[in-house]
Amino acid sequence: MPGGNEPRSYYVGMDVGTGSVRAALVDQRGTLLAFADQPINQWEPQFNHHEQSSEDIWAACCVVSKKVVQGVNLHQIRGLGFDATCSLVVLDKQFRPLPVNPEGDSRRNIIMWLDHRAVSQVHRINETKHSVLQYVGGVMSVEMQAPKLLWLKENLRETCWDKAGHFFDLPDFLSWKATGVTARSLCSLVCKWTYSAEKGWDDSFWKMVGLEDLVTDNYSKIGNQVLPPGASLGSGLTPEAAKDLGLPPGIAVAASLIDAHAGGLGVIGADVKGHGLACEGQPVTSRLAVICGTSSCHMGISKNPIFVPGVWGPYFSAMVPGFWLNEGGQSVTGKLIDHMVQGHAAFPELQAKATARGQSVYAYLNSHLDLIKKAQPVGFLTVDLHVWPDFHGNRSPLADLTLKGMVTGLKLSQDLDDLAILYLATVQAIAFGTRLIIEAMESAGHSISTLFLCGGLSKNPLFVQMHADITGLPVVLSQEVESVLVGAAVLGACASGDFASVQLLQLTGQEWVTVR
Ligand SMILES: Nc1ncnc2c1ncn2[C@@H]1O[C@H](COP(=O)(O)OP(=O)(O)O)[C@@H](O)[C@H]1O
Ligand SMILES: O=C(CO)[C@H](O)[C@H](O)COP(=O)(O)O
Repeated sequence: MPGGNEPRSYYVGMDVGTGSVRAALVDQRGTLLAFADQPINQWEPQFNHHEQSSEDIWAACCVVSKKVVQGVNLHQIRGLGFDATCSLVVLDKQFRPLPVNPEGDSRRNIIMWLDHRAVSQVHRINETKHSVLQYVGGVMSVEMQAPKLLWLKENLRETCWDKAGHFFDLPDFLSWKATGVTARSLCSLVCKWTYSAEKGWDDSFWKMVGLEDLVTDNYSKIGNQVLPPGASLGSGLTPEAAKDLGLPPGIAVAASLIDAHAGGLGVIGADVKGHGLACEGQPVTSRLAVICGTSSCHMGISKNPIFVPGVWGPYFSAMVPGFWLNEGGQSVTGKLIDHMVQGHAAFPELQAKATARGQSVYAYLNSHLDLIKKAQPVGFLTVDLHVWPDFHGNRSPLADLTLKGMVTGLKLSQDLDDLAILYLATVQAIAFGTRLIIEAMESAGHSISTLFLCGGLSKNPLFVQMHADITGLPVVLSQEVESVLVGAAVLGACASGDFASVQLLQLTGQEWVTVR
C-alpha cells in the first residue's frame, strides 16, 4: 500500500475465526490503528458435530466494528472487507436461519468447518472419482460443503432442506448481510464448493452425488453470481447494516476471502529486504504462508497449476489474483495443543501458577521447559515421548479422516514436568506435520525456501522455533500479528477503488522479524 502524505483513508477489516470475531482499522499504508475482538458461541451437541449461529456472529461483528471506529472521522472510512472460516450457513427463502440439527434449534444454523458429521456422504462422493476431485488433492474433505449439503438433504429433509432458500459460505454470508447482494466470492466457491474459475459449475458433479436440486434455477441457492475477492459489491453498505456496524452507509464492501486466504494475502508479499533471507529476490512462489490458529493452513502459490496428492487445490486466483494456490492443512493445531494441555492432570496446577505470574499458560509452559531442559536444547526433552497429531483425522497430505492421535512414552507420573514435555511433544508433532506437507508439495513441483507465519499460534515462540528447527526453513513473522485482519482490510481498500487490485502486500512500513 503506498505511503506518502495523502490525507488518511481508513479501511475496516473483519476476521471471523473459530473462537472469536476480530476487527481492525487500517490506514492506506497497511498500518493497523485499532483492534477489537469478541468471543462467539460454539455448540458441540454430539461428537463431531460443531455448530454456530449466524445471528450471534453478526452481533459480535457489530460490537467490534463500533469499537475500532470510535473517535474516527467516519467520512475517512473508505471500505470494508470480511474474511471468515469456511463454515456452512443455512437460511430459508426469506433469509431467516434454519436449524442444522435434529433438535430444530434454528439459532444453530451453521455447520462449522471442523464438523465431521458427513463421513458417509463424503465417502460416497469420493467413490464417484468425479473429475472435480482432482482440484481438491484427489480426495474431497469431509470439511468441505458438498458432503454437508448431502447430509442435510438426507437427515433434515423436512425441517431444513426443503425450507432452505440460501446456502452460504460464512465469508459470503457476511458480505451479503452487509450489502444485500447474494454474489459469492471466487475464493469460497473455488476452494470449498468445486466451482471452476474457468468453467463455472459442473452440473454432472451435483447430479452424480445426489444434489441435482441445487442445479435447478441456475444454482440460485448456492450462487450464480461470482466475483473475485476485493470486487465491490452492489451499492456498498446498506443503511441497515451501516447502523448495525456503526459505519457510514454506502462505503464499499468487498467480495470476501476465507480466513486462511486473507492471512496468506496479509503476509506472503512481505518486503523482507535486509534480513539475508533465501527468499529475498526470489519469486513469491518460494514462500509458504502458514496461518496457524485453531487449525493450520499451508498456502503455497504457483504460476502454473501443481497437482499435489492429498493437498487441496490447485485453485486459480483463490488467494492472489493470477496465481494457482495449493492449500495444505492440519485440522486441529491450536485446538490440539489446548486439548492436550487442558486435559492433563496437572492443568489446574499450571493454571494457578500461570495466573499467579500473570502469564498465559503457554508462556508459563515455555518458561518451565527452559527450566527443566538444563544444558541440552529444549527439543531433546521429548527423546522418549512422541505424539502423532491426527486426533481429528489427517487433512493433508494423507487426507484420511479416519486417522487418530497417538502418544507413546507415557509414565505413571502426571506432574507439571510431564505436562510441559507432553505440550512440547505436541508442538513438535504439529511441526513434523508441516514438514510432511512441505515434502509432499515439493515432490509435486513446489520449491519452498521460507515460511511466513501468522495466526494465534504465531504468538507462541516455542511453536515458531520448533517449526524453524524441524522444517529447517527460516520463519518470518510480522511485528503486526493481526496479518489476517490486514488481509481483510486490503479487500476493503481494493473495493473502495483506492487500489487497482488485491495486490501482494508490500508492508514496507512493517517490521518483520525472522527466526532461523
Ligand atoms: N498469545 C498466545 N500464545 C500462544 N498461543 C496462542 C496465543 N493466542 C492464541 N494462541 C493459540 O492460537 C489458537 C487460536 O488461534 P486464533 O488465530 O486466535 O483463532 P482462530 O482459530 O479462531 O482464528 C488457540 O487455540 C491457542 O492455542
Ligand atoms: O478450512 C479452512 C480454511 O481453508 C478453515 O476456515 C480453517 O481451517 C479454520 O481457521 P482457524 O483455524 O483460523 O479457525
